[in-house]
Amino acid sequence: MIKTTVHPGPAVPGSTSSILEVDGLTKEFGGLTAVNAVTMHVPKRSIVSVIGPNGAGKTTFFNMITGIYAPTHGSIRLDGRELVGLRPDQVTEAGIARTFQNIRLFSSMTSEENIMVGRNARLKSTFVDAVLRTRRFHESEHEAREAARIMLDFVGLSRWRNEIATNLPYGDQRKLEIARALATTPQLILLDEPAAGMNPRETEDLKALIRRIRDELGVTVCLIEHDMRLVMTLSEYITVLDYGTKISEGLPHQVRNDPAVMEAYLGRGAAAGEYGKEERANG
Ligand SMILES: Nc1ncnc2c1ncn2[C@@H]1O[C@H](COP(=O)(O)OP(=O)(O)OP(=O)(O)O)[C@@H](O)[C@H]1O
Repeated sequence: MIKTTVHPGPAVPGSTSSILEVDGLTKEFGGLTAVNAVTMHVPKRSIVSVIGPNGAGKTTFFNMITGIYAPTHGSIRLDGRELVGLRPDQVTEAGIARTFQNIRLFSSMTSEENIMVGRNARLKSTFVDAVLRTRRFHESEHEAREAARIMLDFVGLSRWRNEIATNLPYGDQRKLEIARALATTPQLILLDEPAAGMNPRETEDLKALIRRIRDELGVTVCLIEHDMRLVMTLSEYITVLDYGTKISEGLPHQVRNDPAVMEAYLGRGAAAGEYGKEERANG
């Protein structure tokens, strides 16, 4: 039986207030409780991670925050504003952007066009403007193109601007997705397994990029990640889910040494291997 003791865990040093407050969040699918009364407060301008073995409920948790799934219970507040009940596009408009576990780029579009699509969430022109090619449409398009250029430059992909997105190297496609999410000018970005499939050099690049997103853009970052080395070296605060329940939270060294976390991982096949690697890497 997995122990479910949760220690409160200290706040991230220097943090004053939360950008995201999730309280008692629950999602039931028929008889299965995928996420069970999870509470998590994310300090402004922090980098935090949600980890847990396969099937722990991490993606379902992100799907509720971004309006894809309606929670069965609980509340989600961004800067004090309740988000439950909003559609995904309204959540984006409110200031939360995300990337997905599997790359979701438009394969017939260039890198720049993929980012412009992301930017659409912020555009003021309407469908009618687009059809009639009004001045407002041209201004919006110009603004979207400019935003795309800035974001491509920020993530280091300017050279791929006019290249079909799916022709980019794998690691760059992942960065392009992040650029597209950032083009919606979020306060908080949720990254679902951003390092999945990356080689060690691409993962190091990603780590540097995530730090710059927080340091230079002031955007709070919350990631789901299975790469324990990345999680432990990048996160300021970690929440651990298992079978939908929060089993631990705290600073990286606290979580790493929590017997409940070790038990959750070591009780599972593949994920236990990942956790073991990190343990060995840290002596
Ligand atoms: N739409 C759905 N309908 C029914 N069950 C679902 C649905 N989405 C997820 N689940 C179930 O909810 C549980 C949590 O799944 P979820 O994908 O959130 O886990 P996860 O922690 O993201 O896993 P992984 O690390 O493998 O991506 C699993 O048992 C899954 O089968």
